Amino acid sequence: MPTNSHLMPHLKVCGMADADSLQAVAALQPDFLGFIFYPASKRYVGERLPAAAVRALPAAIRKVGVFVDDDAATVLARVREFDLQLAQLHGHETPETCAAVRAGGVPVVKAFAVGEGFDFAQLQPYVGCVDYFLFDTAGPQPGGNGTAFDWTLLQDYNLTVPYFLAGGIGPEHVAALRNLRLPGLFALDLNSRFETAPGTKDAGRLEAFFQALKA
Ligand SMILES: O=C(O)c1ccccc1N[C@@H]1O[C@H](COP(=O)(O)O)[C@@H](O)[C@H]1O
Repeated sequence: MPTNSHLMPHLKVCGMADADSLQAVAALQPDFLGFIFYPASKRYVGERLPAAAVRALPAAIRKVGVFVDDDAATVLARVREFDLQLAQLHGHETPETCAAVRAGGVPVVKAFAVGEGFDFAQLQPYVGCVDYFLFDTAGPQPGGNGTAFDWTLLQDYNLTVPYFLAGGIGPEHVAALRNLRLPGLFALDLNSRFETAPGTKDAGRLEAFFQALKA
């Protein structure tokens, strides 16, 4: 069982789709920035964000592409175009698809939608095919639903794969997150609760959150 659950988790800001707020958020030096390549998302990178703006980000910030049910070739093409360091697979991708992306040289974050009765046994076939899990809240959309799940469901997590905690994390969660001790927790994933509009992040709110977490 992972033992470093007392350390400050890494921070990922996801759903960047606006050039101005991208620069402001990058200045906060999060560990990861996420870009959504799912055309049905309100945060779809699409024409909003040129690849050059993403490629020009500081190397210390790892860039994550978020995909929903794309094949490995499509994912890898975007990875090359945008110079992404990780692929977050946020749909119903199989272990084989995850392994194919990984075989292309890209670490994989495999997302799962957590609801009541979540069956942790479904994670087992992915062990060895992914680098991280990501636990998001089940909802009507594949991601970005803006609601949190019951994090105590992760108290008995006992796999060796570290994970991102996602789903509706917002400013009101600072106290709970500061006291959170979850085995395997690697990073916090912030998205729709820190926006002024879909894809446009509120750098001020993020900065206050980062400072409060680290205080
Ligand atoms: O944000 C989206 O629109 C989105 C669409 C499709 C797949 C993933 C998406 N976002 C991911 O959803 C989680 C949780 O976001 P929220 O905090 O509930 O808004 C996060 O990992 C995003 O990467």
